[in-house]
Amino acid sequence: MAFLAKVSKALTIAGSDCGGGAGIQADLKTFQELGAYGMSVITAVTAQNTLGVQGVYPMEAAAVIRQLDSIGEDLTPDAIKTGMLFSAEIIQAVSAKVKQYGWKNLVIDPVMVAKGGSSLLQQEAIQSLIKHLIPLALVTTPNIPEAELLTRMPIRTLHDREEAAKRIIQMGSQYVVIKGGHDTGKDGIIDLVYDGGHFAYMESKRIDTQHTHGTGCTYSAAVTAELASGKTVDEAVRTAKGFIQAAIEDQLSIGGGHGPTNHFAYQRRMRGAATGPQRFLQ
Ligand SMILES: Nc1ncnc2c1ncn2[C@@H]1O[C@H](COP(=O)(O)OP(=O)(O)O)[C@@H](O)[C@H]1O
Ligand SMILES: Cc1ncc(COP(=O)(O)OP(=O)(O)O)c(N)n1
Repeated sequence: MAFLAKVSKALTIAGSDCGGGAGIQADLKTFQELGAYGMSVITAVTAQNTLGVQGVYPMEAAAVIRQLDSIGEDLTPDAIKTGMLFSAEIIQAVSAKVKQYGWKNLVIDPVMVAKGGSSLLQQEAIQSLIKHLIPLALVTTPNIPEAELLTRMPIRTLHDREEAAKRIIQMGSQYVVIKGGHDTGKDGIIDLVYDGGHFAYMESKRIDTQHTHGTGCTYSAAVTAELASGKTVDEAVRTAKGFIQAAIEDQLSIGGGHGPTNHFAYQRRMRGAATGPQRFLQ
């Protein structure tokens, strides 16, 4: 009899980035690298590359709901992440299906604006995110501008960030990670982790590069893959930090603008750096 291998399953509910650096594509690459079987529900198709976003084409809510049901009727994700959700209608559909199927380990990356400035979430949908989705979250992972919009407070100091983290916990998320990539005033980067009880600070050196397209997607996908395999939130956020650090450090030469991160890097380092796809490019 054939041996059937058990594998952890991770689902991403997000937008497609045809250039492969962010969105669904970044998430699936990250799931694969961290050993999780990846599944996807597509909320929007974007036309984008390393130069910017050229087009945003949201899916009808009915198409998102049908995809969620196809997953729910047959496949049970061990962890789920949301990325670009675009509209209040899609957010409410996702919230209803997460509840209907009893999905656990929900990671919310509250994607709002791409680094080039293109809007990936309608302004009026922010309230919907707060009301319908964040209360279901195990972990919410805003960057600093997203945390400001969620909490309606300016974040300049670490103390401000702690206050914003408290407000996001009050919205119902069990953990929050406020990522520090946008805090450009410092040599180091601090990601703040809060569980409603105590603050933890994950520090790393800031890498001087413009190739950071998709960092937030990749980071939250790594957290999701780790949760899917049974890791605690503390373990998952630490592995994700290592994953994104390696992915930013080992830069790839792709495109003429803000290039993607290197999804191969973490496992390539684990294997001793002697093998892996980059070998063929040197
Ligand atoms: N230049 C950088 N050097 C090192 N780490 C970075 C850099 N930029 C972002 N990161 C890390 O990447 C992750 C995503 O960060 P951030 O840029 O804040 O979010 P987003 O990509 O959602 O805007 C965080 O863990 C952050 O610390
Ligand atoms: C389809 C899609 N989803 C999300 C983003 C934003 O990704 P992020 O990781 O925040 O990185 P930047 O694009 O802002 O560099 C996206 N661009 N496209």
